[in-house]
Amino acid sequence: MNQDSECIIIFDTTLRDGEQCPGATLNMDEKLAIAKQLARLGVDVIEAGFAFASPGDFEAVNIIAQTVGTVDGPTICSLARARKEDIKAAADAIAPAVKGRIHTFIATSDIHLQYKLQKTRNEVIAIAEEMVAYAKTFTKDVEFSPEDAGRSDPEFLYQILEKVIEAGATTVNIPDTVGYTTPLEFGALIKGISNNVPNINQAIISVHGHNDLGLAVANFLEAVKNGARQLECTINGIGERAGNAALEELVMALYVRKQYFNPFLGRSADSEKPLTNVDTRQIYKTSRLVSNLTGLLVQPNKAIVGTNAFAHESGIHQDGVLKNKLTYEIMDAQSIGLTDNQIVLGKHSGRNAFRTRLGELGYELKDNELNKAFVRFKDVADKKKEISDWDLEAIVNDEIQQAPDLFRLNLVQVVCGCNSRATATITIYTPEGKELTDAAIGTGPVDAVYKAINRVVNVPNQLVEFSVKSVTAGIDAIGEVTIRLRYEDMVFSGHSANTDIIVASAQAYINSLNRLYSHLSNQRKQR
Ligand SMILES: CC(=O)SCCNC(=O)CCNC(=O)[C@H](O)C(C)(C)COP(=O)(O)OP(=O)(O)OC[C@H]1O[C@@H](n2cnc3c(N)ncnc32)[C@H](O)[C@@H]1OP(=O)(O)O
Ligand SMILES: CC(C)C(=O)C(=O)O
Repeated sequence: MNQDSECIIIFDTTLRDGEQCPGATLNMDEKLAIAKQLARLGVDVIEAGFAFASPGDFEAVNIIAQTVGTVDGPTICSLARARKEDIKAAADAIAPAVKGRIHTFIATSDIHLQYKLQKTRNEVIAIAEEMVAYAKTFTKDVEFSPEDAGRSDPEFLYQILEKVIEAGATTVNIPDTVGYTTPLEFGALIKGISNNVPNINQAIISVHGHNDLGLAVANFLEAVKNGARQLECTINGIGERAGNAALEELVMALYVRKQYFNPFLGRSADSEKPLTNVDTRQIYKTSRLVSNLTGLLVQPNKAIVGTNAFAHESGIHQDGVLKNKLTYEIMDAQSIGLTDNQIVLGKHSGRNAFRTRLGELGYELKDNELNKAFVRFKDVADKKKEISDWDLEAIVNDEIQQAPDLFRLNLVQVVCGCNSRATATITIYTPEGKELTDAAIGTGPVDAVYKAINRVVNVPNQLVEFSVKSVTAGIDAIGEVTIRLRYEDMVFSGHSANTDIIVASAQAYINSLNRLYSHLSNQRKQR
């Protein structure tokens, strides 16, 4: 075999098979950005496109070959049917790459021969041999795929593979084109090829597979155990129909279960040598780039790169992870380039996670305070899917650190609507017990109320967040207003709930101003 037989070659086909996914069309700049990131990720081969398919595809393969196919860069490959015009286009497109590969294919299953190609087995063998030899006139690196190998007669596969290797194919790729095989069948197919193709040691066995039954990655791992040394895959598993085997899943399976796979690659089980050249810390970034540029969203529960892949929401798991990550994590979030795992606070969370997050936000609560706040937290979590840090601050402030009652709202009244200027009148009792009334106009009723309050309270501040949401359902829902004010480098929050959102807005603002006012009074006393 002409490679380090103890290492797995990662062949990325995001830009070819991945782009065959409906709706995933990428422009030239986007393809180049992905190719550069794939090079940073450390894939060995980039299948940059199908040069004959269109002038745009030709140009993309060609520019990627020029830009990314450098001495230290990956091999740049173009797909080509077993036709001279396709192979010539592929050869021209990859020519600028230091390492260029032509990947030619022709189907071998009876159903494809009969209906699609309308050719006999002997005719297909002859075409394959001739086209591999033709490709070989352009580059020494030629890959051949018997399309739909998963449904092909293995005896026919042995024959055609022997012939194409004789003609110069350096990689023979076995595609489960329609995602039909099961892991043990696919493993047996690879083993059969290893044992029955006489000159197989002159080529690398590769696999390519689709996810029609969700088995592509499992099939590939079985293939590795039986002699496959190149895996064709895509970022986020995108590709034709249900997609291809996902690169991130394969690479991380080989990374996390290295000791399990080592012996199948002829290594001792405890060998520390990586099984692939991929820099796993680039995986998350690459996944985001591909998702953003193709517009294909990654499902939240997707292995490795889904937003929930390193998130824990339930109390028992959170408690375990906070005590030792290994209780519920088989890999570190940092190993794929995330900063850390995520403890998501929601209705299934427990006290340990709640206390820990509050601690991170700077709140040290006594046990009785924590219990009180925890009851309120569960109550809010029943109504909201996820609890943010600001919710937590509001809960603690409301339950534990009651806003000092300095300014008190007595009256708020607004006039607003179409063709009128929003006007607010407010009456407030000052900390000294004086009753003050003032009015202001604003861009809307809340703005007018806040301006009127500012005229009375006169504490400079910057409003950094105003949010209103309904806690209960229906037209008479309770509106919950949360605001945050900045004064110098400090933030003061205020929270209030009322069926009248203007009243809730005014009260939330007064609550936050009271916190700020109290802070300023304390500062004055300390001087
Ligand atoms: C399993 C895979 O993913 S294979 C890759 C699939 N990707 C693509 O098809 C994307 C790019 N394809 C294209 O742009 C176009 O299909 C082209 C430019 C390649 C060909 O377009 P057209 O000339 O209009 O042919 P069309 O797509 O309608 O039909 C395919 C032809 O190729 C033949 N063909 C299919 N596979 C092969 C092959 N591997 N080798 C030789 N001929 C083949 C078919 O029998 C058919 O021939 P026919 O026209 O004589 O009946
Ligand atoms: C061209 C081959 C490798 C392919 O994409 C498939 O069979 O799915």
